[in-house]
Amino acid sequence: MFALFRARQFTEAEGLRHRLPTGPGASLEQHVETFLQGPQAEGGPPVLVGALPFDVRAPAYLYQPEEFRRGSGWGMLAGPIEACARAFWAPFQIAPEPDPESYAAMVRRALDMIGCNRLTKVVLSRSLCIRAAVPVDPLQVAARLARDPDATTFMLPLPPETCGDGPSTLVGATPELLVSRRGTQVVSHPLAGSARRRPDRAEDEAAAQALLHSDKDRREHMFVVEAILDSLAPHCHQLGAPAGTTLYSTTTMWHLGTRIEGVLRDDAPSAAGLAALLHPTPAVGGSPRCEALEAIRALEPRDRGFYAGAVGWSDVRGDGEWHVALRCAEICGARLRLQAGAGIVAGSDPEAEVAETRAKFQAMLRAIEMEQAEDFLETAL
Ligand SMILES: C=C(O[C@@H]1C=C(C(=O)O)C=C[C@H]1O)C(=O)O
Repeated sequence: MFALFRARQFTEAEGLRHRLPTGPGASLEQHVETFLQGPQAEGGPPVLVGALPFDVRAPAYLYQPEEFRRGSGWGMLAGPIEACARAFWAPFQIAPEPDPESYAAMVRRALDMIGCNRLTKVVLSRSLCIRAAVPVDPLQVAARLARDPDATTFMLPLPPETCGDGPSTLVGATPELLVSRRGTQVVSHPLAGSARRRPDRAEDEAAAQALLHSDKDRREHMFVVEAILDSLAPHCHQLGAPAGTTLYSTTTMWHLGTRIEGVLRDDAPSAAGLAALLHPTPAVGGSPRCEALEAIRALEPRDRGFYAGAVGWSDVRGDGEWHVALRCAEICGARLRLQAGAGIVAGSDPEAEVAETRAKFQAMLRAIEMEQAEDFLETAL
């Protein structure tokens, strides 16, 4: 099952008719177009759903489903949402990977690279590996994540080769829109610069205002906005950010966000082409792109897989929508891997980046009822 859900609007797909063969020799946009206009796609919905991995050299996982529908309401989450009152699973093992001290050391190494002018921004991530007492149902997790109206909940199967122990699913609730295309209208809503939400209202407001006026966070944010404007400009008649940079909140985080809107030229790429063009933005990679990706490969202990990639759909008309795969977990039976990252620029504080990544785990931890482990999180994660 594939599902995107936000504020009582859903996009869902069932079944797998054909997996898109991707490979060298053509761009993702060409692969998508050739497939959707070719004989193989006939008889099924004219759309591909799936995910792009963080590492653009790794294969995308896109497929034509048996059924595709969009509509209002809870969609396939309706049943699980009603059932949410019942008891959940008890977790029994949780381990950070790398541990917080090693993550802080990674951040210090990134700051050294920034100090030598090898790069200006890099996003470093870490994981939490959880082993639950019983297999975790991704649909139940999605239903709990969907309570946040300011994030897009997503759930999709990962390629069969992802997990040796059986099927695995990527589930999350992302606040960040990589790109959407409807006819000639294009929208991207990048976020960068973050602060944890606080239970006390005055403290929460103070955290938001501090973020809005933080020089470090504004610099971190502008790398992303400029990269997206530069990539989209050659394909647009009109392009701008009418509301400028504003605060954006989810249930657990504040962010700086800029909604970018444009009108595409007639020969502009399709939604899949635009996603491939923009990804990875400096919100998840860094700046300059090549140097940042090299630093991520050198510093992070393991491949990101589909975390910080893109999740979405593209249709035969070129319309579609792609979200940055954040605040998510890869679920395989009773095992979960949560991943979260933070942007490092000159002036970043390693301990603050540990705390920011810890805060970004909260949405998923709440969805699997692990927020009661908060004391443990403060000391060990
Ligand atoms: C990398 C993540 O988030 C990204 C990084 C942000 C930041 O550095 O402030 C903010 C939002 C996202 O673009 C994540 O949630 O894992």
